[in-house]
Amino acid sequence: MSAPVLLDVRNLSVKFPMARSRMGLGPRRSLNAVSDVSMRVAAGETVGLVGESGSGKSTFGRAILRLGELTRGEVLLDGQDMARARGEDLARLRRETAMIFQDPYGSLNPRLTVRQAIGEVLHVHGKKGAAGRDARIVELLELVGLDATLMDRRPGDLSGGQCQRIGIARALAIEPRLIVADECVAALDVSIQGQIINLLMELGQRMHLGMIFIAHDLAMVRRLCDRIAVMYLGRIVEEGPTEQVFKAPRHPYTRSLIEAIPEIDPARMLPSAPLPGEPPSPVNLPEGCAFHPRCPLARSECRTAVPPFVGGAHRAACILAPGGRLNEVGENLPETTPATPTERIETC
Ligand SMILES: Nc1ncnc2c1ncn2[C@@H]1O[C@H](COP(=O)(O)OP(=O)(O)OP(=O)(O)O)[C@@H](O)[C@H]1O
Repeated sequence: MSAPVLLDVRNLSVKFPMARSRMGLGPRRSLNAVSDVSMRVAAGETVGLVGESGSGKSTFGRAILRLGELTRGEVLLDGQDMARARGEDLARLRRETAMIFQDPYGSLNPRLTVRQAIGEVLHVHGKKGAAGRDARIVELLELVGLDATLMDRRPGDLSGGQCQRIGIARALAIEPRLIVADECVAALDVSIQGQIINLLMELGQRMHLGMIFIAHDLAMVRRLCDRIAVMYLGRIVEEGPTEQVFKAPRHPYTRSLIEAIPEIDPARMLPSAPLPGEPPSPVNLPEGCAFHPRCPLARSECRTAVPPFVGGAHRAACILAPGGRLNEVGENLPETTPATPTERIETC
């Protein structure tokens, strides 16, 4: 990452307290939705955040924008800690960030026209006086590939793709520097998904936005994102430049996610068998590596020690990954870059 760091998240954890049992006995437990996650995003960079449902992606995205609580950690936006900001400082930092949501209809108020929906964001953030507001709304509509004829329409009169473009226009209205897009195309038709992804790629580059793109669709992440972070049970287990991670995944969990993508190649039209079993409960995290109960390569060490997150720009939290490797007598091997995932897995 050569561009300056825009977002620097350090050791972020989010725990949700659980209700006590009826008897009120025993210690109060909590659900570990996000555990000790660090992530950097540069201006103009798009980072894909992937993982199974419930792995903590949305909780992470909401916490860094202060749309949800966080338990511990720092969220530095241009060096200023959003996690601890209050009052006017927090309001100012919030104006630098925006979220694009999954449900294009649900994220818009059905009673408001397009003019009102975008105008209210401009008003709340003091971006334009009433006089210049309409002109700015038209500019924003054009930016997202729509035109002024939609100004007085309501969400019910628009297609899903148009609503999502309005959602993006609302996000851009505050001129943010960082956007978190949470499954923002998942509810759209496949043909429209591509258009919205192209739009995000173009806007990200043109406006030099930092972007975290939360998604289940790895093929889409591969197309859009410069880097990818893979989350499992609240932790990042692998992170690196997108092509490196796709071509040579270092964590068995990432490998299973990649192998589950259907290929265009007719011989591989069907994805390989999905990962067996369910993730363990985030209330009772397993000892050692949280992935070990499902990992085909797990060894006895994996049941006891949390693997270090190692490997430089492409890193993974697995004792079998480069830098975290163990040889037969349990000693760490020097870091090497495997040629292919198959070679790596087989030699581990
Ligand atoms: N407000 C809350 N209170 C209690 N638990 C919560 C709350 N929000 C999320 N969780 C739990 O936190 C964990 C992480 O959820 P989260 O929605 O962040 O995962 P996700 O990876 O975004 O999933 P998905 O891809 O399905 O959106 C889950 O176990 C979820 O049930």
